[in-house]
Amino acid sequence: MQGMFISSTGTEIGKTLVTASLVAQLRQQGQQVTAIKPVISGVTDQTMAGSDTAILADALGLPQIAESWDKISPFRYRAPLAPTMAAAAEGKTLDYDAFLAFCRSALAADGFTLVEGVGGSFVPLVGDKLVADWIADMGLASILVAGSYLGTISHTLATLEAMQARGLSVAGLVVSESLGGEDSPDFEETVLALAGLTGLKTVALPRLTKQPLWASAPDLTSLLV
Ligand SMILES: Nc1ncnc2c1ncn2[C@@H]1O[C@H](COP(=O)(O)OP(=O)(O)OP(=O)(O)O)[C@@H](O)[C@H]1O
Ligand SMILES: C[C@H](N)[C@H](N)CCCCCC(=O)O
Ligand SMILES: [Mg+2]
Repeated sequence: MQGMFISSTGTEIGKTLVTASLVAQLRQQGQQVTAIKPVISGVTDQTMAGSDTAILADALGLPQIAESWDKISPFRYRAPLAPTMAAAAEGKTLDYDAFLAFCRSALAADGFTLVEGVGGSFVPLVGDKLVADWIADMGLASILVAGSYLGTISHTLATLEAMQARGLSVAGLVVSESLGGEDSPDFEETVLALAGLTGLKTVALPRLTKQPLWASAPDLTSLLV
């Protein structure tokens, strides 16, 4: 059972791009790889195109059909909210035992399993269960994905400190270049500052433009060792 959790300092930062890029790079290295994003919000079966699930299916070379999406993201909610709120909007709650059983079965598969979180590391899943509790229950180390926007330094240090205070292992940091205006901080300077302040093995993921983005990312697999 080899796996890595992909978490972040918040939502829309770059977890899916990092996860899909790692899938592609591990496949290129001849490795067997599975990727799951077990819980996703903001989707319906009619709006899966372009969703995290669809992007991971694409990187895995799976067809865009419900069978593939169920393998990657069996717990899906319509409202683009934290799972607690998105599930409640449908009169549901996430069945955490079933959720964990699904994740563990994916981890038991041969090869390397990448698990994408939802939003940042302290998003509530059900009741008082947070993504951080999920990571602990999975017994996985994490790659932390941070943005490069003004404010990311505090968000990253706070997320890292809170994860480590819970005994969660953070194997590395990816700084994914955020969209920004002319007053955005310098990307390279931000990467250097975050690497120095966190002490983590750090990879810079510059702003990519060529689709599919996950096919043109720099090597991220150095963070898996
Ligand atoms: N370095 C980058 N280059 C180009 N686009 C990027 C980069 N980083 C993030 N993006 C884009 O920003 C958007 C958000 O990224 P992504 O979907 O990976 O975030 P996320 O952390 O997975 O969000 P969520 O919490 O919803 O799962 C996507 O459209 C993604 O392609
Ligand atoms: C819909 C969005 N893209 C994510 N899937 C859910 C993010 C929940 C964030 C909750 C929060 O931290 O306030
Ligand atoms: Mg995502």
